[in-house]
Amino acid sequence: MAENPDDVLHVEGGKPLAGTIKVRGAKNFVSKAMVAALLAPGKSVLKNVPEIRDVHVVSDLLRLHGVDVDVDGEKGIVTIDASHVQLADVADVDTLSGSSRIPILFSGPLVHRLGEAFIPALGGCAIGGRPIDFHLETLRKLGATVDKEHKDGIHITAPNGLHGAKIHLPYPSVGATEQTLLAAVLAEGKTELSGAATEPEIMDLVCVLQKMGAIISVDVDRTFRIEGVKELQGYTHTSLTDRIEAASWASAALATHGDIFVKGATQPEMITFLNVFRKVGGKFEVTDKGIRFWHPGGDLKPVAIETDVHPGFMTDWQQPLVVALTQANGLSIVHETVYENRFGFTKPLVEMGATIQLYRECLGSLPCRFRQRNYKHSAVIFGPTPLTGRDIDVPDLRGGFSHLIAALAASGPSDVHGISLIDRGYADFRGKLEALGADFD
Ligand SMILES: CC(=O)N[C@H]1[C@@H](OP(=O)(O)OP(=O)(O)OC[C@H]2O[C@@H](n3ccc(=O)[nH]c3=O)[C@H](O)[C@@H]2O)O[C@H](CO)[C@@H](O)[C@@H]1O
Ligand SMILES: C=C(OP(=O)(O)O)C(=O)O
Repeated sequence: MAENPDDVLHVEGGKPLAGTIKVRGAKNFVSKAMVAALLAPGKSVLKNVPEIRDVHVVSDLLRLHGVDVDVDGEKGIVTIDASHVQLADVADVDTLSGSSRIPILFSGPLVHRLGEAFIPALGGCAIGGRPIDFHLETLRKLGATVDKEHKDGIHITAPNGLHGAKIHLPYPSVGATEQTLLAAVLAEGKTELSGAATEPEIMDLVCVLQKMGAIISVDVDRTFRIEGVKELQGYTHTSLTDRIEAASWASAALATHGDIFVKGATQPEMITFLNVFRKVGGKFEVTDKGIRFWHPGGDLKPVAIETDVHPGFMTDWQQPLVVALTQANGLSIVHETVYENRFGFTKPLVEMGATIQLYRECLGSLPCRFRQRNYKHSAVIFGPTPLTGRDIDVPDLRGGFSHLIAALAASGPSDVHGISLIDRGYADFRGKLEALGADFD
């Protein structure tokens, strides 16, 4: 098939990115808050919504289920009226769902509203196997019947309704934690969820659910306690800022010797990133309106980091930062402990001149789940190495943004193919690149 010319960005690298950009709400929260609206037969209003593809995918999925959704992209306001909900045509859902992992979170709300749900084909970034066993086990524990043999896909029903249960997650999965919260808030009785994830985006979802009438508490040991209520109402909520997008632009500032003020960026959700940014030699200044990130000149310093669940260093921060680490003076180590296959994006970086070696061993303070499982999940980066522009194919969302940063930092031209994948999580990145003085077309 012929390539769509809009899907290729021609970049002339070697120019520092400098200027101001605005980052809106978090991709990994907004989509879940939109699903939460399904739980109440009324109107919900979500503000600070970014214009990203995932928002449109979830809007369309809601519409397929008979829900009214109005997206005001300019103002960043999504209004959802879930007074009417119906079962969608599975084939229609399948054509949409393959680009996002959100459809699995429709399960609990649809079972509450309609008594049944189908889990369609799921998308999301190809950075590991991404199984859904915890999700299915959670739904089963809450009383759902999971039929994997149904002709239309995985069919979830709850002949006796959903009821509270004691659930323990073998790993603090973000999605499975959200699955449990969305299913347990209207289940009869109490649910205890231990071993849960507590990412800021999850806590903002808890805020939304609490506004809707849910009773949810969280203990210091990452245990959620949910007391089921009989009904919920719509909400009005302003999303927290996208800390992944903010960190991605911060890494772009470092890699290109630039100076970027990220309006809307907030410190509390970024403390771990900011510590690493400072150790690498980047400068930042937190203000009431956002955070300014810049390269102060001189050498960047190498670091050793391990990705982890919150409050650890986010896996989604890792890929853009690796590009900046190719410019640090010495050996940096990144131990990826969340996904088994998140270093595929380093191959094009090596072809551009970076020195990056991947290892199957756990190069970190503790062995992780991927120890002795044959996954190259540790990276050693030796720098500084000059990067030279080339043709690059975008592999996934963050990997794609990293390639874009590499092209901007490199000397000479690059053609970045498959660029529309980046629209999944980076709102108007072309407009932002323009505002930062990047040379591209
Ligand atoms: C839309 C969204 O919010 N995506 C984020 C979410 O993804 P997502 O919610 O898919 O990520 P999870 O936290 O669930 O996955 C973490 C790990 O748990 C494993 N796992 C997960 C579920 C399951 O049933 N079985 C299982 O083994 C996964 O394979 C992975 O190794 O959290 C990730 C970790 O912060 C982020 O990188 C993603 O950006
Ligand atoms: C992995 C990511 O997203 P998703 O879970 O939607 O694939 C991401 O945002 O980096």
